[in-house]
Amino acid sequence: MNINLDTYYTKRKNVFDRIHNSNNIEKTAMVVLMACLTGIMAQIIIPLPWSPVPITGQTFAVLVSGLILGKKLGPLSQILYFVLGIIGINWFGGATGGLEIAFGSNFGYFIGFIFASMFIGYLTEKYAKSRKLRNIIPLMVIANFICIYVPGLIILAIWFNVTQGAYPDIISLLVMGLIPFIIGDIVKIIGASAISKALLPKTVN
Ligand SMILES: O=C(O)CCCC[C@@H]1SC[C@@H]2NC(=O)N[C@@H]21
Repeated sequence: MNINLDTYYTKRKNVFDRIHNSNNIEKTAMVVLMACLTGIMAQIIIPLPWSPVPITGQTFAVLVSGLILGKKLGPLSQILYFVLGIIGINWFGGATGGLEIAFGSNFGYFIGFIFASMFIGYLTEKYAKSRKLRNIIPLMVIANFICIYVPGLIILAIWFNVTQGAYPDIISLLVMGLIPFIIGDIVKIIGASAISKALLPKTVN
């Protein structure tokens, strides 16, 4: 089969431009779909007996939301995901939802989802070269391990203090909130980076 690369690059660019020049109804639909994708990925879950934070597929959708929807709609999809989870859709990790879960141990990760999507969205929208595999991987690593984990770990430590009466030591905190997730997060980063490599144009014109 003869694959015409030029046609592929042109189509890819057209789809990208179409997404970024969509009307309000299309934008709303894409934001809702991305919130749904995050909710679906949250059901891929491995609970950890020693931690309130499960391994989930969510971060893949979070990173992809920034890539595909950009710096405004990407984070908006994560805000929508969070708000709809509070008011009645049980689509947080393991089919949970409601105020208590949203503002519980994992609240900081939800905040981090918004930051991570904004970070990836801002850079990939502004700098076409950032979408190349060699650039997007380190950016995804920063989005994942800084944007998500800084608020995630801070709130987890505060939650621990409120529920257990003392702050956890740093090792316990990392064992609860970071270390078990590293391998899975790297797999999701590679998956999201592959989406950037395959689907996003690498030039402005
Ligand atoms: O309760 C929720 O829905 C949020 C769960 C947050 C899970 C965090 S996100 C970063 C890290 N990677 C994972 O696979 N799980 C944790």
